[in-house]
Amino acid sequence: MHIARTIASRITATQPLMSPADLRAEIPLPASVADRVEHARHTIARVLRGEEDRLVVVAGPCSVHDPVAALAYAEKLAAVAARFAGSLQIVMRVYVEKPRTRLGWKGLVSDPLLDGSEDLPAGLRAARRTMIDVLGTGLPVGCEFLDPAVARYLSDVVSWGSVGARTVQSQPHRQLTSGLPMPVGFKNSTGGNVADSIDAIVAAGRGHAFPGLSDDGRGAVLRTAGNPDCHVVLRGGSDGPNYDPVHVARAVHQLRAADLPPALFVDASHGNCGKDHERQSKVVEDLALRIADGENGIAGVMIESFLAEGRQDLSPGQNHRLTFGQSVTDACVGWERTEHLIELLADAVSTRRSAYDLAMAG
Ligand SMILES: O=C[C@H](O)[C@H](O)COP(=O)(O)O
Ligand SMILES: C=C(OP(=O)(O)O)C(=O)O
Repeated sequence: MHIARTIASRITATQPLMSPADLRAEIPLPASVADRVEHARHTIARVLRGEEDRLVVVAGPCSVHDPVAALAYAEKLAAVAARFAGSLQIVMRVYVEKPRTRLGWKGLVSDPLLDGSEDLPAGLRAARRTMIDVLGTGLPVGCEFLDPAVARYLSDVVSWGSVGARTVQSQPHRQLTSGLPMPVGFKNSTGGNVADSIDAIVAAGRGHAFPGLSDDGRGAVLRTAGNPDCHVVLRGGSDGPNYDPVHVARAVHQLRAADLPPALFVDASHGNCGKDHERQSKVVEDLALRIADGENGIAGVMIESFLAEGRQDLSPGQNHRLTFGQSVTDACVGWERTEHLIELLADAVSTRRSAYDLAMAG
């Protein structure tokens, strides 16, 4: 009697949820694409260690709200990825969980019908199916890991992960990352602090023991090995952008001082574009010039991009009127602009490679 009153007073309902193993059995990762997941993980890790001169490009919508539009985008991006495979390792952003500053739609996993019905089992199914469909186009998948429990349902299909600016200081996220099987980027915090990401990389690099979910969906102590493939993602902050050469050099110096590989990703969106999608182009153009010039440290670039540029508001009851392929969270660059920016980055890598080859030959 006392127990019921003191424990459950603010939990209004509980609902059964399939286990991670059940979801994997229901929506298995086809053997034909499992190699793709692994191969991209290795490539990204090699780029971060400086063992490959390609550049990683993580491109895609701020969030997936319509799996059909996400797949239409994936088909276009896969063609571009194949075209520039010699210079770029392209990964598609398939972001199915959204961290909110205050309130708002929390992503496909939380609310797949976009109407506040919060059908999480359907959301997990839709997210996993979408990721596997994207893999089927030839692209590896990247996402933000937000809820540690959700990661247990999806991480086997993901090649690159992110811990976001709002959770980089969170111990549960660092512990989660220590057991993830792919390279993970820690964003700088929303205030612009890069030291938080470096603390996170060090913490996630070690093994931990923490409470979590077993494969069969029961409470379990998870013991992890530590993740050696973590890195910083410079995304700008409330103190301004941080993609310029001085901020990059300072972050690389901080990495070296912590005995970490001197390589990071730059996010052209968020604090680096002041959430103005058009300014992402300026950021990428600037990065491309600097990469072509041989600037060290930049291993990857993130672009928030979708079929249609800009963004739109969700409006429950009116969602059938949404513009196809346009973001319902942060504004994105449109498809044509995306293709152009990716081409600039591929050219930059080729220029850098030719200059290096020439220097070696001379
Ligand atoms: O990447 C997306 C957003 O920047 C992030 O989810 C925060 O969004 P909000 O400030 O609109 O809640
Ligand atoms: C939420 C995101 O980024 P950040 O954590 O940098 O705000 C994102 O990349 O979708």
